[in-house]
Amino acid sequence: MTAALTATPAEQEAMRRAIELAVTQLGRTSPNPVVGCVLLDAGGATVGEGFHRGAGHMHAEVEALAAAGVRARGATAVVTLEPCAHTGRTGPCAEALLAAGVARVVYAVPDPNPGAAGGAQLLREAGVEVVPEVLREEAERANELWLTAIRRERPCVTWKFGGTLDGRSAAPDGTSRWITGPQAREDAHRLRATHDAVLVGSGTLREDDPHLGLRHGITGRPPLRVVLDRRGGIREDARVLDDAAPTLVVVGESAPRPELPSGHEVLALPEREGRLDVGLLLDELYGRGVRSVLLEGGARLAAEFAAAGLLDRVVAYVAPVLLGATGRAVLDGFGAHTLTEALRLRLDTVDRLGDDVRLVLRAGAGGEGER
Ligand SMILES: Nc1nc(O)c(N)c(N[C@@H]2O[C@H](COP(=O)(O)O)[C@@H](O)[C@H]2O)n1
Repeated sequence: MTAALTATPAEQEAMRRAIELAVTQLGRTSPNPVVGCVLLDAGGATVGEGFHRGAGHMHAEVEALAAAGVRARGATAVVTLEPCAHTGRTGPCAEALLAAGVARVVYAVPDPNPGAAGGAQLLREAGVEVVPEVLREEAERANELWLTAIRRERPCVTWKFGGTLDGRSAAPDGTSRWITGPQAREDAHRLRATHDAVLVGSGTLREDDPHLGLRHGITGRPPLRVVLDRRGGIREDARVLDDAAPTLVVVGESAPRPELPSGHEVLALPEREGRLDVGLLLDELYGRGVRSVLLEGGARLAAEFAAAGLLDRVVAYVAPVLLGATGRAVLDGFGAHTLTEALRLRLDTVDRLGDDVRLVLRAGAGGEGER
């Protein structure tokens, strides 16, 4: 009995492949997760593979079943997320696996979406062997943005910055091009492509006139561009108002509503003590299907999310450069008075990119399944 609850080496290998398939779709599936599935026959050979391509498309299991055809009978399904039990935009995967005659199901992460969970139970009750939590940590990592969003019921927020070794993002005259090298800058574009929305504050909008689209030959679904423009002063010729992607311009309730070219939208939010409420903004974005937000500037915007306890991850590109105390701080407006008030992060990965170092860190209380 216990042996049936342990994945075989072939199933573990298949799970690695399923994770690989899932991550090819990062940034393309929201509001849905990335999911991969591999079907193995009794001898451990792959008879079908599938991955989820986005809301309204087949779930990974159904795509793998379609690829396997009659070879799915008696097979083992290896899937990165618990098969769903619900009828949403498509039918329940657990039922599809049963109908195809799958004998065993190995999955990595229980589905935290209460509306869709329950597939494992349904399969067990129908006599299918079910092996849960195989390579769960790796699969959690692949789906981290979506899992964090579903567990916290708001988009997962990542703060990305490039800075000097002494925590500066620009010299006092505003010059900042370039602190980090080309590899780090290209990597930051890849990071952007995996998020549903990119967000900048009014200072960055005014000073940098950012475009926030995908460059460096990086393809995919361009993220929604979100700019905080509390006073409604966005310029008509701002680069974010081109047609590369939609832009949401967020103004204060009492501000004039700017006229925008078609394809873009104004959202008015209440203000509190002269600031837009970033918690309300996240609720609004979640309601629109946004599951991940990348904070791209500036220092005060990041501080606001940090102070509100709304930072989930930090991706820091640190250059071997010193600007000293006159440089502009990467974080401005959030300050601990004593060490116990410091925001402590957990280091996840460290990678060298040319002469720079990329640090990926996690913040916030660990929820179920989080490392
Ligand atoms: N097991 C599984 N495989 C997939 O490929 C999936 N996309 C999901 N998604 C789960 O179902 C919900 C979305 O379903 P619909 O788009 O309504 O059909 C999603 O929230 C996950 O819980 N699961």
